[in-house]
Amino acid sequence: MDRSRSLRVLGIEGTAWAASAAVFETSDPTRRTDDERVEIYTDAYEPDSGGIHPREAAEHMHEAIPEVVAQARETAREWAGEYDGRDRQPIDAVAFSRGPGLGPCLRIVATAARATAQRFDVPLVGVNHMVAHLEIGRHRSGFDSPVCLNASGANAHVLGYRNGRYRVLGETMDTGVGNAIDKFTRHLGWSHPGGPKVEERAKDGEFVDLPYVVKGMDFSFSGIMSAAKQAVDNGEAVEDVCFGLQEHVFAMLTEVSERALSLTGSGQLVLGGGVAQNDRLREMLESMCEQRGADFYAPEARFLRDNAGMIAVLGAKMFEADDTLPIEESRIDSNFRPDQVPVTWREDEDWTADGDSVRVGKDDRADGGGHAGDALQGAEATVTFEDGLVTKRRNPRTYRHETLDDRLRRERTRLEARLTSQARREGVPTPVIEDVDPENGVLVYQRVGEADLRDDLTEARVRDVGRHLATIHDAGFVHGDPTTRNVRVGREASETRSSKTTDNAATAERTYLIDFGLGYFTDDAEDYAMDLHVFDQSLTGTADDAEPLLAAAREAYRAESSDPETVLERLREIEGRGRYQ
Ligand SMILES: C[C@@H](O)[C@H](NC(=O)OP(=O)(O)OC[C@H]1O[C@@H](n2cnc3c(N)ncnc32)[C@H](O)[C@@H]1O)C(=O)O
Ligand SMILES: Nc1ncnc2c1ncn2[C@@H]1O[C@H](COP(=O)(O)OP(=O)(O)OP(=O)(O)O)[C@@H](O)[C@H]1O
Ligand SMILES: [Fe+2]
Repeated sequence: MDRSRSLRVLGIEGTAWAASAAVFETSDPTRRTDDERVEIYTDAYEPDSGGIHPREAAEHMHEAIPEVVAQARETAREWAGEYDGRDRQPIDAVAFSRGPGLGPCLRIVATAARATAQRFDVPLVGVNHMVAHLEIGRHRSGFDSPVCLNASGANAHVLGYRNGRYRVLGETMDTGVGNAIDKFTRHLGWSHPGGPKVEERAKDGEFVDLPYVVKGMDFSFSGIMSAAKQAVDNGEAVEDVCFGLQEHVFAMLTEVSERALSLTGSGQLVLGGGVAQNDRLREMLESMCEQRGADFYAPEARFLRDNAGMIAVLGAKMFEADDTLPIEESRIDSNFRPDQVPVTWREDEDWTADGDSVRVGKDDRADGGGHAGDALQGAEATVTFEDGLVTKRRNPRTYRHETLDDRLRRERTRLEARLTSQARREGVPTPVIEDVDPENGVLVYQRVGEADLRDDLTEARVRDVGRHLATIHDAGFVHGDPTTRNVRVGREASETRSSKTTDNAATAERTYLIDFGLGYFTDDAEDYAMDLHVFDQSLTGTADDAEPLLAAAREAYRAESSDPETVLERLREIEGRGRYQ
């Protein structure tokens, strides 16, 4: 390369366990080039017992950061020396992890970064660690607008880019995925980190049933982890529990990634985070992407676990976009969320605005005529339309263990039929069920509405949804996945063909709830609040100005529900949960 025009960024990482520094050199930070190079120096903190102790981790950073930074500086100087006659500094900027992470560790990293920047008199770049986990995959793959699954120790979330931000499409409702697995292994008395040990033991294991918890695109691990500990305590073979654990946890992550691909219409998935080093997780994601014709990319292991390489690479992009930090504004942020970061380094390549179910049938509009052969591929099912009826088939998912897949398809089909009818009895418009075949995962019901709510979003309709959710919650169950694609809107004309509804004129406007497959009976306010949270997230993801819609949903829920305060209080709590303590 023409080294006189190259850019070199020194990156520093130290959010929890990895004291790491790196140099990234490139002739064009906006894309992956053939001649770019990244050198990473990492000194890992390994707790003697238990999990990561914040104080010990900080002591480790204190000792190790200066050493790894010195190594990276040395490499930068060497690389700079390869270009004869060069009379500028060996580095152009210093990038550091500003958060999220452990406060005492972050402070040590920030101090080292400020000192290095001052020493070379170059700008400082403050990088969000989670965004770095995903940008490294985007950078190395060359994908333009992928969905990103971050599977790390303290986090687990699915992100998509829209309007200058990474949106959190789905995330864990309790701990990060790595931490969940590590807690299970602590229960067994194994040393930290547990993830690789579970992967190893699972190789000799057989399937055991555990809870599987997906709510829209969110998910939680606490139930499955207690069940796994319990199973071991009850004498189940450890390798079987390890195997079952991986099959459930990774299938959950794969399922929500698939939902996110379906929602955004993106055909690209990138993976990041330490847990992404797991072969089984990558295999499942690859298999899911192959089944739906999407591209999948996971960077090499050194860029997956915490490392300063990813910090330097994103740092270079931010530097190029003039997104630098004055020293006096370079405070750390231990709860720094990825969606707080203004994305300054990307062209506006939103996900295809009407990311849609993939049409697999004839070219006729599914919402129009309803001719034979018309079909839609949703997130988990294929839906075909004929004579005013809809046939929904939950086809086997190759990435999931067969036993788990059979169980989920059977349970969801049965529940969808049951709750769709129950909601209707409570006065919520839903399709009339004509036929159910749980063994084959097939449902036949009436076709309703003229469009998905997503494609015809109005405040009045959003209010209807708020009211409908209050009604079913009062009746003791949740929808489980109330997104703007699982609401059908429009006149009820299309339903009159197969049912004899007499209320209202045949042209009345209706807002129907469909797709109750993730619903269940519950009297826990947390579950009701999660329904509202899923709907809120879907509004935020669909609408450019979501605020008035969120307020409308909330207001309608409040007016209709018998106990709105408890539920809305819970919702505020869910929204405020910090996940990076
Ligand atoms: C905020 C930051 O400090 C934090 N970093 C972090 O969690 O380190 P990371 O390197 O991304 O992930 C470590 C986790 O990755 C898990 N892990 C490592 N190898 C694994 C494997 N083969 N299978 C499953 N889990 C694995 C470990 O058990 C541990 O929980 C994060 O990114 O959330
Ligand atoms: N009863 C119905 N009447 C009219 N259209 C329907 C009906 N049921 C489903 N559809 C259409 O098919 C699409 C996919 O259906 P559904 O949501 O049940 O399947 P899915 O695979 O679970 O999809 P997703 O997870 O993306 O919501 C809906 O978004 C809707 O456009
Ligand atoms: Fe990380």
